[in-house]
Amino acid sequence: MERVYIGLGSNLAEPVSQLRGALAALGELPGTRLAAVSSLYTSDPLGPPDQPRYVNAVAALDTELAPLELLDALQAIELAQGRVRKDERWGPRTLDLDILLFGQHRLDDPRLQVPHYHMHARAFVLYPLAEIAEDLQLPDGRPLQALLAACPFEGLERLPD
Ligand SMILES: CC1(C)Nc2nc(N)[nH]c(=O)c2N=C1O
Repeated sequence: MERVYIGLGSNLAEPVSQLRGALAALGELPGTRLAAVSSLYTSDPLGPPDQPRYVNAVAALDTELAPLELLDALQAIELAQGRVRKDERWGPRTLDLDILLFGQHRLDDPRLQVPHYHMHARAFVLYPLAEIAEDLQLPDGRPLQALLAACPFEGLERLPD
């Protein structure tokens, strides 16, 4: 079993429902247990500003799936919930499921880089992640708390449960 952290994001088609549906689907994956889920957070879009605010969360999974098997399963959930893969780069999306961390592994496959390349400076990833894994140390040895200290919370809003 590996402990995996998944970043969830949506800013189209009822984002809160998109994330709730995705969390239910994650819990149904073969050989996988949904171990923890952060609160939902809203934030302005990073990137092109002319799109709706995002809703983000982070989930912890314990899974027997191999990294690329998990990636395929996540992409199937995105498609099932209406994501159109031609999404413009950094444009709005119905559902994004990103593998942030896969145990302490570092992966550099054309389809999958882990740790997620952008996670280190994104408040909408770091704060929900810290909520469910406050003592986490990244594969490169950096404590999550050090990344948080360098990444202001500003603009992030925690939704009530
Ligand atoms: C377009 C881009 C970079 N901006 C985002 N901005 C926010 N706030 N949240 C996201 O999940 C998100 N995802 C993206 O892919």
